[in-house]
Amino acid sequence: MEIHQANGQFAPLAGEGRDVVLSVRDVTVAFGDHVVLDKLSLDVYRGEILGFVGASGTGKSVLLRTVLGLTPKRSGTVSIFGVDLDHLDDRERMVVDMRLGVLFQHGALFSALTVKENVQVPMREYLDLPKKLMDELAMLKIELVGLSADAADKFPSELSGGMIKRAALARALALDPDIVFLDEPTSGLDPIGAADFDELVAKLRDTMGLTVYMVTHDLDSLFSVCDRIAVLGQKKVLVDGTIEDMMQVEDPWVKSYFRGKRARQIDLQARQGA
Ligand SMILES: Nc1ncnc2c1ncn2[C@@H]1O[C@H](COP(=O)(O)OP(=O)(O)OP(=O)(O)O)[C@@H](O)[C@H]1O
Repeated sequence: MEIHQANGQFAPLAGEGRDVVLSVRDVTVAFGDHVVLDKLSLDVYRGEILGFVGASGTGKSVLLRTVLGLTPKRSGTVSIFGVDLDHLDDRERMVVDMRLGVLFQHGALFSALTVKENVQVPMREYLDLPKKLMDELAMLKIELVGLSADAADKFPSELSGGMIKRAALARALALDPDIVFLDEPTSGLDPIGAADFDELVAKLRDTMGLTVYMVTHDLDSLFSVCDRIAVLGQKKVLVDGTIEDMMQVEDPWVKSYFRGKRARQIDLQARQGA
């Protein structure tokens, strides 16, 4: 696979000839007569961090849920690792699901379970492993996301917001997925916590070759770790490309988002830091 240097780290090139891990083709999703996505298409490439943005209520969560098979589509196809998800039986679907990790918007840890037990939920669901091995694997994931070993026996109510996000990420990584879906992972974190989380995501991509699909409103994340950005608008992917590409787009929402005052400040900081 070809690689180039992005954000000071090695990342695969976006574009033609790359390995597509997720392919959405002409997907339409509607609730009654409210069409949310209309013949939307999108490719996600192996090893990239894709930032998925769009105004509130445009359907980012609906698309994520559709890709995961949680919301039904009216038409179109969703293929993961080249396999059309509509053509899988339950066992085949389970094999695909095991290769996907998901961090939902509000962390969604089970409050009655400790961090370690939360991380073990997917292991219990999909694997049949002895307790000792599950404990060892959970501790590895907890360490991987930068939590200390003593966080393992804490309950979610005893954790800070940043620790909850990390614990939820550890759970998303429990089965060593190829692709992780992160729904607004830095929302609710202070800027330093958010930057640390972004750094962690980039590190995991670099060390594990993870593909990351990140729904986000966080301009810092888009500027600092995303290799490519896709913008949802008018019920489709309006535009996709690098952050530099986004700066050239004349669509009013894209323009105000990527060339507004806040974006200009972040861009300036990024250039000064480069
Ligand atoms: N189960 C549902 N039944 C009916 N309408 C729904 C359902 N789920 C989502 N919608 C509608 O679909 C549209 C898109 O919602 P969605 O949550 O995907 O937006 P979003 O882009 O993720 O927004 P935000 O950035 O605010 O999280 C909204 O109009 C929402 O009301």
